[in-house]
Amino acid sequence: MTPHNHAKEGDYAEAVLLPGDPLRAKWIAETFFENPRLVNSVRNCLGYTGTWKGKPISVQASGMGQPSLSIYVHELINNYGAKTLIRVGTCGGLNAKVKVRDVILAQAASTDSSIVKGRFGAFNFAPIADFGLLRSAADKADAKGLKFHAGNMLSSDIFYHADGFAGYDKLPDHGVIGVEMEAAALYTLAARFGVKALTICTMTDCLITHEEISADARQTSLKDMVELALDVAVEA
Ligand SMILES: O=P(O)(O)O[C@H]1O[C@H](CO)[C@@H](O)[C@H]1O
Ligand SMILES: O=c1cc[nH]c(=O)[nH]1
Repeated sequence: MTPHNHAKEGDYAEAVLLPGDPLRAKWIAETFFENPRLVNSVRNCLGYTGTWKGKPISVQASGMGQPSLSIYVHELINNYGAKTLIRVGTCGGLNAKVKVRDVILAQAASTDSSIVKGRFGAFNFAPIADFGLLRSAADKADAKGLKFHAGNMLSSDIFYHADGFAGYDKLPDHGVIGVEMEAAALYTLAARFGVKALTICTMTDCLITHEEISADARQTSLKDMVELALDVAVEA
């Protein structure tokens, strides 16, 4: 047990999905898992374990932002033996070719976060997805006929940029296609502890056109992404 998680040793599967939203964790467990059981509810940051297609799987909400995700992921790896961590998130769109409801596989994650930048001194560390998970997700998405984009994600500590789209500066011009708030810390922790990680996001609001999915409709529009992540996770 930890200050943030009252699950017991063995309560989590080695493969864990990581939505930001605790209610998304509940929805994933209740909608997709066979025999889901609640393993953590500290701070209402819900975690569940069950099976998917007969194989063990867990889901744990990460909360919003890199400090919050870092706590849950650090403990999942070091206290609960997690080996494969797949974030299933929402993101904003920074490139006109990415349409609302499209899936983004975050091949890499740029960041403004001192959590990542502060660790490497003179160096700019490049947080990247596990190649095996990325390849598996791309192959499975193709097989399902799911429209996806693989590329560079921004993990920002800032949701409301004072300068709006201009706040992303030169990143869109350098191929950064989406913005969320956790992938870079997830990839950095996975690298540090030698486990596998991938971030898959559904684009829910385009920062160029301002088209968006309403908060109510977001959950159901995430179904394809969640099924893809589950298929990748249990085969890893
Ligand atoms: O929908 P989730 O997974 O929470 O992800 C995105 O949504 C939150 C911001 O609204 C941030 O956590 C961001 O990364
Ligand atoms: O972090 C996020 C998530 C969704 N949409 C955004 O604009 N930013």
